[in-house]
Amino acid sequence: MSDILLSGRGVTKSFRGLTAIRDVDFDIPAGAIFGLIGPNGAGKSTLFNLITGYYALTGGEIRFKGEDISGLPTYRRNRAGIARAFQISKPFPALTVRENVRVGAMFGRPGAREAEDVVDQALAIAGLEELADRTAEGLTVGSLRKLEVARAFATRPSLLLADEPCAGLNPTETEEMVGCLRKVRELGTTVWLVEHDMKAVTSVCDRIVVIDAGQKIAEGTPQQVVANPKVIAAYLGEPLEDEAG
Ligand SMILES: Nc1ncnc2c1ncn2[C@@H]1O[C@H](COP(=O)(O)OP(=O)(O)OP(=O)(O)O)[C@@H](O)[C@H]1O
Repeated sequence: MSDILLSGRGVTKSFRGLTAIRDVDFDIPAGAIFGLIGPNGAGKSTLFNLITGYYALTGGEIRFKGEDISGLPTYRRNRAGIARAFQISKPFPALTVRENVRVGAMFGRPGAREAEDVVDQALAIAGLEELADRTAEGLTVGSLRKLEVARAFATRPSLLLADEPCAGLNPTETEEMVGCLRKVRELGTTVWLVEHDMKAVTSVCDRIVVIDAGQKIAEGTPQQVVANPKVIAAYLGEPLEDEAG
């Protein structure tokens, strides 16, 4: 886990008068599952938007696989191996689950057969095989989340950025999602997730970055982070018992 896949130095983003991300450094090792937590408005989505290139940096630098990607457009970062699973999945409603995943798999991939293998793998890790031939229209929130991760995974990224994959899921679905993210990592994709469900994030992550008001206030193992007084004051509100175990 010592190879650094993604790093940021002095990452800064201002929107007119508001500095949403200020001078943030991070190093995400290849093979890790990292978390990104912080209160509402802390800048988590903005940081992910800077990594994917949806927003341009105001200052600092982002490197991926050793290369400075700060100036690259989103599609080039995508082709380099950065995928994002959004909180609100917007599948093609009239297409089946399999066809939606295939759209991800065909991205930049010349061979249809190779793409189909990836589709099968993505459906399996997300536990969507039984729903593969159903249209995406009318899927439950839990299944839509899985579809979003499967679609992103099917692009065969080196890094998957996941936006609140457990939001709105019941405990069983949350456990399934945690299992799905672990499988994504086992298959060689590094994961960085924003998540408010502390039980999920502490159970799945190797390390967690904490931001508040645009600044990094802590980073460490789940146990270190939940015991950190700054994190308790800014975000958790009270010490978590049993959550990091
Ligand atoms: N396009 C934009 N223009 C102006 N301000 C923005 C823009 N995007 C984000 N912001 C501001 O930047 C700050 C950080 O917002 P961001 O959405 O990144 O926080 P967050 O940590 O993802 O919050 P949440 O947990 O609620 O999703 C907020 O004050 C927000 O209003």
